[in-house]
Amino acid sequence: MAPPAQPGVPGGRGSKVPPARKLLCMCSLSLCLTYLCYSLMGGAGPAALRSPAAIPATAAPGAPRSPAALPGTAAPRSPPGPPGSAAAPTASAAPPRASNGSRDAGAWTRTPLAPGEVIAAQSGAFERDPQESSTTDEELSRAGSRGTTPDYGEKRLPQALIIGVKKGGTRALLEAIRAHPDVRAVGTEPHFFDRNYEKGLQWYRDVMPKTLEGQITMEKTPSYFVTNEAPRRIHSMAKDTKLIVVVRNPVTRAISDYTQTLSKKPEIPTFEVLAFKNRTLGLIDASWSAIRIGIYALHLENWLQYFPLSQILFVSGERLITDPAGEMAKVQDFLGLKRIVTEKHFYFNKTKGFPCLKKPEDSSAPRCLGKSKGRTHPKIDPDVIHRLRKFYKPFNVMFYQMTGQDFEWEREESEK
Ligand SMILES: Nc1ncnc2c1ncn2[C@@H]1O[C@H](COP(=O)(O)OS(=O)(=O)O)[C@@H](OP(=O)(O)O)[C@H]1O
Repeated sequence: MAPPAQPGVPGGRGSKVPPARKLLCMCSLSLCLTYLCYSLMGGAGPAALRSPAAIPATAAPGAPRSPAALPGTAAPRSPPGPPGSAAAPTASAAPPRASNGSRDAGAWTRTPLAPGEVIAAQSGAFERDPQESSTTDEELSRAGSRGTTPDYGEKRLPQALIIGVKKGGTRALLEAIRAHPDVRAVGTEPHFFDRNYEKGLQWYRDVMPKTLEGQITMEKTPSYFVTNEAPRRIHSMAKDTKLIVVVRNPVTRAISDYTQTLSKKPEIPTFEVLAFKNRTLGLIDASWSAIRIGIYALHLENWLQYFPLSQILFVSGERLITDPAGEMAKVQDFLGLKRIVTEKHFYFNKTKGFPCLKKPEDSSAPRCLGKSKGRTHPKIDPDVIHRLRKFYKPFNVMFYQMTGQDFEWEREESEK
């Protein structure tokens, strides 16, 4: 399955190299050089801050996209193993944990993490928000049969997934799409394609709610987006799986991520300390997962080797707050659903400071998200914010080129 030609999108069809692709290649090259300089100056070696080209790839021959068509991916790709056999960064590859299951502060803050390893880190003690990602087996078995899901129909594997990004607004999106009568979703995060893959597809199916013919089964696990093996695994489950990524300004996302960690581990160093490898030299520490997750172009490259761009919907986390109905219209169109979730479903809750779903007729329960969403962020040194924005800018530009969408994160900067 070849991806559709996309103007300015790497991987589009055509024998001649389009100008946009050339630009992208040049952009890639300059990013590689920047990376190299960072690595040399930081003295931490290339593993600590790798260029997109140096990130281990998982492309498979016969996968939808030609690796050569992707920016910064000149490196040869390793052939795929049988399903489930790819060399995956595992929990054992992650830095040692303290006996209570958490990393000691020094170890987790400075250890270079590959995307898959980030997941291993995220499953540690500092990621324990029941609503977000600390889904236990027990919770999952309950989740399959509870909630708004009527107990009829069949359990099916999901046809659509919200794959990221962490702190992008994934919960808000899932709850909004669940208001659609033709969607059934599991409330907790199954983490099948990262942590629970060994349990097998039957386990995954059992986690899902029952659906009737024609209803769409969904789940959200934001860590999939940064998991190296996830695209291949999802592709091998069903190559027509629809993928949704909620993206948010990577600087704000990083601060949100840090705020979540801080709420559980108040003793961690400040954001300003963690963000730099060397603050005097202005060297950003991209090995810190809070920063690394926001290099969207890097992670997307991995997905585009398995899925055409047309199968991935990018939702703006910012617009999900300012215009939830507008973003939901796009989501419903993408999923082939009638536009049933509209502005009538939302109201702006002043106390919460966010849009909330209007309560369903048969319930008195408020439908705003819990207090782990919309936490007050600590004040971050404006100079650090400025440096981070500069760091992300080339990656953001590349991401806009790859997706054909401008998320306007740079505009936010110039408006200040
Ligand atoms: N309607 C509504 N209500 C509350 N919060 C909303 C909403 N829409 C988007 N957001 C933003 O979602 C951010 C949390 O993102 P996620 O749900 O993806 O987080 S998580 O990865 O599941 O932990 C969360 O980030 P923080 O504000 O930093 O807490 C919110 O800004």
